[in-house]
Amino acid sequence: MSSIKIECVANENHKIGESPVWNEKENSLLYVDITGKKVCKWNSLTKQVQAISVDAPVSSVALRKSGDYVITLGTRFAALKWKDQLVTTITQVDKDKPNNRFNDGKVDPAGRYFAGTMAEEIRPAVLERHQGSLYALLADLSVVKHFDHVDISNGLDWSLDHKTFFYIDSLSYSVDAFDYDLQTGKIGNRRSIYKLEKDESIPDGMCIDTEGKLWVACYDGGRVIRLDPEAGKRIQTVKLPVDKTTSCCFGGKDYSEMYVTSASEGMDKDWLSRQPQAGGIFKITGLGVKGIPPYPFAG
Ligand SMILES: O=C(O)[C@H](O)[C@@H](O)[C@H](O)[C@H](O)CO
Ligand SMILES: [Zn+2]
Repeated sequence: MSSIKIECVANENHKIGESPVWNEKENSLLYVDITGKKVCKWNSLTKQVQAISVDAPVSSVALRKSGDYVITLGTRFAALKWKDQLVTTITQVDKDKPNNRFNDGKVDPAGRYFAGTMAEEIRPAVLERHQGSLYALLADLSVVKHFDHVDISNGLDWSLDHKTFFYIDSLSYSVDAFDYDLQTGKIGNRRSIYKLEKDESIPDGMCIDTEGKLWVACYDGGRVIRLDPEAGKRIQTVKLPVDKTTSCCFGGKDYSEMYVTSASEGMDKDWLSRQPQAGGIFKITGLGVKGIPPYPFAG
């Protein structure tokens, strides 16, 4: 029997921690603080966080085949050279929507960087509806738009056989699946595989494990839930000591640890004093299941 342990490894009180991604070569967890406008790196050996400040909300970070990182910054896809602290724009989307920004993003098994947009929030989960779209940045640095009418583009991942794309538009309170063609990067046949229950609140970031099950961070739900996408059922709940759990990924030795990001934005003084670790990064061990390495962007 495994016994689950949860530890706050970086009590940084981020505004909106998001997009955790394990960098095996550096024994580090990369993530962003969206409205804190920072890309962060937590070193698992030194336990220190390094941060690079950027000029706009930064909503996701991904590894790059050529080394370094790609990020979604405002409505831009951009390259980040960590050592030089240098950010260069690759391309921009939603040029006709000045109130939009990117939100969550992840690289597909063929190296395409998928990321979606949303209108800027007035407060958590309150925003102009249907303003977002889902995009993919291809290796040749061109951009494809997959669909629009998104409220809050969020968690995404691919099935282990690469034939299904999983996606969350938060305000639908649903985890959706699409058929996926890895050769072309095309998606189709959208359907809901799980509707969140009331106490699970809002579905946010998501990742897959080596058994093909999905882990979804529940914003305002203070938990990650494990879903069986075939059965359309929740099979496990892991509660965390903060309400605003935003995203999750596997990392550490053999990807046997889970890392969970969280937010503190939108919490009042009283709420914050009850949850002093809000905005921290959490490590969960003893889950008894592993994850898979992140795919690097091919461009
Ligand atoms: O973390 C994100 O993905 C968004 O940027 C957040 O703002 C929350 O998801 C949202 O507030 C909950 O609906
Ligand atoms: Zn999110």
